[in-house]
Parts: sequence; structure tokens; C-alpha cells
Amino acid sequence: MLSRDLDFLGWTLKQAKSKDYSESKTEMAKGWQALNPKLEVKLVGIGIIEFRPTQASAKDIVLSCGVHGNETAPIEICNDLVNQILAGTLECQHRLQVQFANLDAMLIGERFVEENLNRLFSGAHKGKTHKEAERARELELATRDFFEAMPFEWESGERQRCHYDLHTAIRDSAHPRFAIYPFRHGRPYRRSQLAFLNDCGVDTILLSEQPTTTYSYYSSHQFEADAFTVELGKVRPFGENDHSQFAMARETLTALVSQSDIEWQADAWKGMNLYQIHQVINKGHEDFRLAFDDDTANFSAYAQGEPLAFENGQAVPVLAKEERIVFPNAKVPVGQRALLTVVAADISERLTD
Ligand SMILES: O=C(O)CCC(=O)N[C@@H](CCC(=O)O)C(=O)O
Ligand SMILES: [Zn+2]
Repeated sequence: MLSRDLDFLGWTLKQAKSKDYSESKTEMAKGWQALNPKLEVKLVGIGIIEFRPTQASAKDIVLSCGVHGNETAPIEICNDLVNQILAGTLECQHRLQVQFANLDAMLIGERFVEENLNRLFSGAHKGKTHKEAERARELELATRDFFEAMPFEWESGERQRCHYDLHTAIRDSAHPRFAIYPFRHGRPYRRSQLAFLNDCGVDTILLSEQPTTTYSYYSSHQFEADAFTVELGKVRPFGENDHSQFAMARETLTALVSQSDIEWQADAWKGMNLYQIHQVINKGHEDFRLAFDDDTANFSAYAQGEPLAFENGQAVPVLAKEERIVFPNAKVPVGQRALLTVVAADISERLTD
């Protein structure tokens, strides 16, 4: 069944729609299957497919998409990669796991069904029983099993662990493609990763300054993977993406899986927009509202003292000389992040290869 003419996502979503996963379960029970003399494939879970070369390889790569079900362009890119590998038209040179995360949300074209999946990692799913909490547990396990199957030492650099959690943003953005670098707990930032993202057309990085319950932080913190939340453009329904906007990402991800190594520019980071998160503004009260229009572009700048939001009769002001807003969303539940602000960052003293 995991054969050359399979449309992996179509096959998976058909099962999700009918809630009959027997075909996937049959595949999962088979374990590893030879695709060709150089490559084996295994269905690890529903919508989670893994490839491993029969020859030694140096990278362990996780690509996740559809953590938010309506962020379709990365889902289409990942499905094309999987289908090409299954068809034998794309070589896979490394251990690769591709995860189609929130299938139920994809079916209804929504960000999530009950709760934002990207707030449920690192144990935040505990005590919850809804579908997204279950899926967070499954994804965590699949990622853990995948990375821990190979010995790894971050310092030695002998193997590379990476996880690109691919998204698209809700609104326009002054920087259309950007990535969140999860909190490093003091570890340096990698020039090679910044160069890789730059090759994907992602020229803007947000450095997170604290632990979060996002998927990329989970992989970064638990497995020392080079993990990122990558925003590749703007949300559009399936079939309506302008794929020319995603061409660099598609090409570079293809190179990542199909080439034994990819060349990178040591100085690429110097040409990138680097920001660090300055304020994480959580919604504290039901009456929380933004001080600007709902469709204000990400990275719009505001000056010290200007209000960013209002709640409980008080303004939430800009604290630094200038702050740029990212991911404003007044509709999140109370207690969740409603807005980030960022300021320019200098990382020149905190870099490694
Ligand atoms: O466009 C938006 O407002 C949200 C886009 C999105 O889904 N962003 C991720 C970022 C995760 C991170 O901070 O690493 C999210 O909110 O889950
Ligand atoms: Zn998203």
C-alpha cells in the first residue's frame, strides 16, 4: 500500500474523514518495508511516515506540518516530498520522519478543533482527553522514538538532529517568511541553521526568550534538535496557495532530504533580520482587545508608551523605545498568548557553526 502511486495525504485524510483507520493500521503492523534497494519506509502512526536509507547517513530530520489544520501550503509541500520519495523520483539520503499533525482540523479547514495543538507539548496535554491532547502525546512519542533511535551528542556534531515545524501565518507580514528559534537555555545559535533558513527564503528570525509549550521548543529542549517554528507565508485554503511564494522553501527542503550535505554560507546570518522577543502578552481578561486593527501586518512598529492592547480598563503599553508586534490574536482563550512584541537582537557573540 505504501507504494509508488500513493497520494499519502489523500489516503490518510480519506481515512480521517470516514474515521476508519484500518488501512493505516494494517500498514503500521507491517513495520519496515523495502521501497527500493536504498530505502525503507514505515508507517509510524496515522499520518506519520518514516524513511530510512539502508546505507549510513548523518542526519535525523523531522518535518511536521498541519499542526494548525488550515495552514495548507506546508502540508502540500510535505505531501509532495513524501509522494516523490514513495514514487522513487526523489532520493532520500537521511532518516526522515514526516508528520501530518492535525488531520481533523485539516478536514474542516480550521486552525484547530478543540484546542490549539501548538500549546499542548512538553506535557501541557496532561490531564486532557480531547483529540488535540491525544495527538500531542502521539506526536511527542513519535518524535522521541525517532530521535532516540540514534546515538547523539550535540557537541560532537557527528550527527545532526533537526525538526522544522512548518506553518503559515494568519495575517500579512512586513517580513513574509520568518522563523521562531526556541529558547536555547544558554546554548549558542547555529550559523548553519540560520543559513539553511535563509536558503528557504526565511530572512527573519525571532529568538524566543523563555520555555514554551510549542512543538519546536519540545524538540529543541528534549532532544537538542535544531528545531524551529517556520512561518512560510500566509494561510490559504487547500489548492489556493501561490506556490511561487514557497519555491525556495520547497527547493531547499528537497535538497535537505536528497543531498548528503548542503553547502551553507557562514555569513548568511549577517543579512538576516534578527529580533528577540521583548514582551509575551497573555490575555488576562475576557474583555482583552487589541489597540490596532485586526489585520495589522506582523512586524508593524510602535513607539514607547503607545498602547498595544486594552483589558480590564487598562492599556498594555510599548515598553522599549520601539517594539514590533507579532501574532496578535485577541480571540485566544484567557491565559494564552495574545501578542508578542520583538526588538532588534545582536547575536554576534552567541553563535556557533
Ligand atoms: O499568524 C498567527 O497569528 C499565528 C501563526 C502561528 O501559528 N504561529 C505559531 C508560532 C509558534 C511559536 O511561537 O513557536 C503559533 O502560534 O503556534
Ligand atoms: Zn501555525
